[in-house]
Amino acid sequence: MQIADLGDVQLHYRIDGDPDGAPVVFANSLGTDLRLWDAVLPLLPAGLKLIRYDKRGHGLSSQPPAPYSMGALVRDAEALLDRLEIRDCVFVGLSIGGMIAQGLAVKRMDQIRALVLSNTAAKIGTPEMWNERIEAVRAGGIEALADSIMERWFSKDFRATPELALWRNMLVRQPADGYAGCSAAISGTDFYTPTSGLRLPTLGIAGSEDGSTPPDLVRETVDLIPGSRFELIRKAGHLPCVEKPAEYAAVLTQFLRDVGHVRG
Ligand SMILES: O=C(O)CCC(=O)CC(=O)O
Repeated sequence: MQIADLGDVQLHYRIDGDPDGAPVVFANSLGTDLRLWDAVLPLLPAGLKLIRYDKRGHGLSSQPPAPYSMGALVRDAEALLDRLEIRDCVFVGLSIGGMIAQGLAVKRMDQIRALVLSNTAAKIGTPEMWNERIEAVRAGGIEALADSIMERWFSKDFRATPELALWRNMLVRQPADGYAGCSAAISGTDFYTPTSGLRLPTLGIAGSEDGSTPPDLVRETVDLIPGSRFELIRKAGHLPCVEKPAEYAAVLTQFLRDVGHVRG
């Protein structure tokens, strides 16, 4: 367990794999911590330096008062990568993590050589929808939203397994301020124009049963970037890295090979 003190925020991060390997950075979704990637990382090829972190207000990172801006979330990622002297990484961002990825790619091309936009979009939902969610969390805590969130996060089959309880626990144990703060950041974000200007290898990943960022929405964003490719993971919801880790690792590994991040 490691912590980076970035001034107004302390970020919990973890590095696995080869310390001298080609860097791959993972940014997770709203209401999850860095354990989101636990099942995928061991399935990736050797020779990679695998960096993941808890964004502000989530996991073991500090929790500045809400609301947060997307600019602050992008700055946090930028400062963490600078602190760790990461250049030319492949940045894998899921949902709000994918928004952070888009913002960082626009700002710091030296840090990112290729993007994976997983279950994300240039714009997610509407300000009205996010305001309702923020008010619901303020009134009743994350618990008030948890059952409907599980329906968007996971396919019907997965929701019938005992593992669902673990992910529900992860969600409801995130700080309410962190959840509301990041919801405000998503609400204020529309990356359509900046993302249209990106020119770097990009892979989009969607889940066929994603109730938060359906496949067409992910595809629309990924298609803004010329030459990008798109992979659909079947029988998975918003978190295919949890539901279908082997399929997720396979499409990610193929992309890492295609962009020359792993050999062989
Ligand atoms: O997962 C995210 O980072 C934001 C998208 C979302 O709304 C997830 C959910 O449906 O709860």
